[in-house]
Amino acid sequence: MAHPRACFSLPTRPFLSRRARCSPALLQFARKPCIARSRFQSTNADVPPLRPSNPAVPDESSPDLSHLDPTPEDYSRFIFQDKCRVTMHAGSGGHGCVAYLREKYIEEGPPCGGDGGSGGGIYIQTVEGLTSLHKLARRGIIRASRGRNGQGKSKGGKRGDDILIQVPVGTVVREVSRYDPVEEQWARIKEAKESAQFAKEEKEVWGNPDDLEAENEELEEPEEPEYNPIQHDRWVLHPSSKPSDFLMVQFPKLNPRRQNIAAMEPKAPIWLDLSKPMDKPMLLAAGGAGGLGNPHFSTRSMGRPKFASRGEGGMMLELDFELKILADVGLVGKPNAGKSTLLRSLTNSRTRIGNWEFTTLSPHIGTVITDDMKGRPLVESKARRTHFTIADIPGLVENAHLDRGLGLGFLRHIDRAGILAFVVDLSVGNPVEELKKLWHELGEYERIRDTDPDCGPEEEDKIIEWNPFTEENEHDERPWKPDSEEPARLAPNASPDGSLPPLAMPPVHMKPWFVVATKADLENTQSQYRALQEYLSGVQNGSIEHPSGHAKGWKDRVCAVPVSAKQGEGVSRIPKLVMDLLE
Ligand SMILES: Nc1nc2c(ncn2[C@@H]2O[C@H](COP(=O)(O)OP(=O)(O)OP(=O)(O)O)[C@@H](O)[C@H]2O)c(=O)[nH]1
Ligand SMILES: [Mg+2]
Repeated sequence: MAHPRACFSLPTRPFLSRRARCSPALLQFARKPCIARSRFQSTNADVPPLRPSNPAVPDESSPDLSHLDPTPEDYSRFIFQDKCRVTMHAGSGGHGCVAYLREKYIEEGPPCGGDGGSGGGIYIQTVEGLTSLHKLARRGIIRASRGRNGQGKSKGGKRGDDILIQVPVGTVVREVSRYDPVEEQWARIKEAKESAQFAKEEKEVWGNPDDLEAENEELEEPEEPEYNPIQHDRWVLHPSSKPSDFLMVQFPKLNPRRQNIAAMEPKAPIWLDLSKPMDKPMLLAAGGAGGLGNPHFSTRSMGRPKFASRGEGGMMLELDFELKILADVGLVGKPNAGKSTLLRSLTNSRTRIGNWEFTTLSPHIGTVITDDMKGRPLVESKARRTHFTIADIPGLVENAHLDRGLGLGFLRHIDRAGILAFVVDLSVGNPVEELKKLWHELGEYERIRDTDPDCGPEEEDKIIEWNPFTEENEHDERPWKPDSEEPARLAPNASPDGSLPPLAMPPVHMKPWFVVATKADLENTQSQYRALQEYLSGVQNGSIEHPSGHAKGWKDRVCAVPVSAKQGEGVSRIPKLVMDLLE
């Protein structure tokens, strides 16, 4: 069937630069179907691309627009996840070695046990091009490898391998709980000191004054027990040694140790807003320090120690990952408005298209490439961007803010788009009313979101200040349990079941927005478009109230773009418009 002609002229100005348009090599390259750019090349020919009236006679010159009107079965699944919780274990340090030099004519050589290697750390990096957290979510538990033990002849153990986690730009990382063995040991030491101090004070008040002097002396120089019980969790003993060998051994005082790079760890509890691409990975948790070999404990009285220290345990972190920025542009519209078709016409996305409501049930993200892969921009703009992302979000129905339709879940996705592109169908009803209804839903959602006391910015500040081991938290009533099965400490912002408060988002009405008036190829749509244009110029000059109802709502460059996404007409204006708004 022949497609109806556009009932009014649509802008078909190609957005390729003049030089790029004239280069035959580039045109040929641009025709390759693997990148979104090819779409623009094919849909922005100077002649409006209309499909041949007689499909039996293939027209070589007209572009192939079959991808814009596919059968409902012609789509590929887009796996999307915007939230996940992952447990991470930094690697433990390897143990120090107990060894002695053995050479010809040296019967009892000096100690030569090597140090253990430090455990692998966990790093994070934002990467452009990633749009979903599903790969990370699939991993569930991530473990960096352990450092290898030291060996004889002073050979140090190999470092554990680090783990690099790559996340999309716009990810927020929040800590749910942590277990840091080094910190726990320090807490134990501190507790022991405090109880000694307390005992001293108690004796001063209640004790026998005759004994006080002797006791004071005792407390000033806390006497180590003569025969130390061997702390097997701290020491590695020579395999051939017997317990009796250690009866007279004074084990040195060994404080818990960290690797030097641990200073680069973010402050606890972790709260990172990774809104920019990162050149270098950032350390989340350093691995445990390796144990010390027996030469470290050699003294004048004990030249050949039969023990070495164990490596420190690695930190455990339970982190919550959430996408705060879903895409640069979010397509907001009623079901069946033509959002997915628009996404297909702008990008290489293979999202599902069907002539029924709720064809799209989860967000689909497409990338529009705006350079020629050689750093030359195809879209002239001040924003130094080579691409931007568009999210096709499931359709918005009336009373969506009351959890109708697909509910609040996808309103949350709209909240996470930088720019809102309202997709209104010119062929049904009044587009101005449709736009107002969409804004009404967003406004109601924003109101509900902002009255939720849990997502206020004060909550965020409170969390950032928290440090589990500062003086302020001394009165924490949770006692340390050395052998507890669940020793992890919950971050104070997490509720007992481990859930975190929703992220604080910027106001929706302050986001830049524009309208895509779609299905402009259908009959009697011109008058609807004119009414929409009139309404928007009224909003822009302030004579008409902002559709969100907020006087300070964004209205700097409000405009409507008429398109026929199905025929790929008029869509070329959108990249330029978005790039201008991204500035
Ligand atoms: N004539 C015409 N039809 C269009 C145009 N854009 C989309 N359609 C048709 O409108 C119907 C719905 O298109 P979709 O892209 O699936 O709409 P949607 O907004 O993604 O729908 P949901 O996923 O259900 O929210 C399909 O039959 C499309 O072929 C257009 O520009 N012109
Ligand atoms: Mg859709």
